[in-house]
Amino acid sequence: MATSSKVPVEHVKGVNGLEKVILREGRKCSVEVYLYGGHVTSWKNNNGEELLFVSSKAIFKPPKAIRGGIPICFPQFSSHGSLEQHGFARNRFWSIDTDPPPFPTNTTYKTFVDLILKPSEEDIKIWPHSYEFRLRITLGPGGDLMLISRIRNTNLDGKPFSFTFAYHTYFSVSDISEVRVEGLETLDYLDNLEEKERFTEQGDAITFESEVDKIYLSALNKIAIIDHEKKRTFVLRKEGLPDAVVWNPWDKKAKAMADFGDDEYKHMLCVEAAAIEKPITLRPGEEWKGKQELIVVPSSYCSGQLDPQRVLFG
Ligand SMILES: O=P(O)(O)OC[C@H]1O[C@@H](O)[C@H](O)[C@@H](O)[C@@H]1O
Repeated sequence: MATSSKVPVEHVKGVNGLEKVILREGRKCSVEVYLYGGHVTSWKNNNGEELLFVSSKAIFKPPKAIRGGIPICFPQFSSHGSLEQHGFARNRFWSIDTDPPPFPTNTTYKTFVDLILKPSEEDIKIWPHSYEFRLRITLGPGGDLMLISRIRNTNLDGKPFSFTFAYHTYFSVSDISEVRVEGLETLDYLDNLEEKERFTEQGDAITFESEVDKIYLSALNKIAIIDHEKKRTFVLRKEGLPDAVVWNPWDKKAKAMADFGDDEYKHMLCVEAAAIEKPITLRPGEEWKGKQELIVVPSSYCSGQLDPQRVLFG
């Protein structure tokens, strides 16, 4: 079984005594995961540099979701439904899954943690469905971060359920005005700032000079986030997640958020592998799988000589 050769993970207390798990690889690569939200709050490369953004004003206290890292949006993305914004998985306490069902294809990666979320009686009042949500968070030997979600309908009443989903990833960037996103050009998107109206993106890579809140539809499975100043590129690969959200609140919204610093919008960008336009429907006994893999490629690869074809299709 995949878990037999697993590297033991550290269990520690994080902010406000909340339980946290730490995965380590190589010299200084690490990933930190709060059981509150099943929430990745830190991903460091081999130089010990932080790759994810977490606000200095983040409130590590239920029911507020942690501002930054990788919140899990389930069973609803944003306000696309009647539940609370982004659903409730991000502000529930997850458990360590000690005996997860094996994956059909065994991975050789050994540093991972398995979490599980099942509905409480209170949750069933809000969303009347029974499910098992298993989340495996893996840190690869090269420092890549992989999240695999497996959601199973365990309803006993024969009823299917539908949900939308996102890995709400906050990337740490040097300066938002120096950032370019490739892989989303020419796609249709729903603009959350224009009442979800549908538009088509221009042919150029995406750059940032004001608030952005867009859902790109049927995006490629590879998106590059190029940070010119830091001379590094994040590559996001996704499976089972057709859409991609791009969000930066910019100055006015930043000021309106209690758990976000006024100038912090300059140092973050959310790019989120998601399933939004066409909700996922599961019948009892059915399982859905959605994967997001993040790698960071070195400076020489990205400064001006970046070949988008290679990054996106290589
Ligand atoms: O403040 P929240 O609930 O974490 O949401 C932050 C943002 O998350 C993004 O994914 C949404 O597209 C935005 O509309 C939203 O404002």
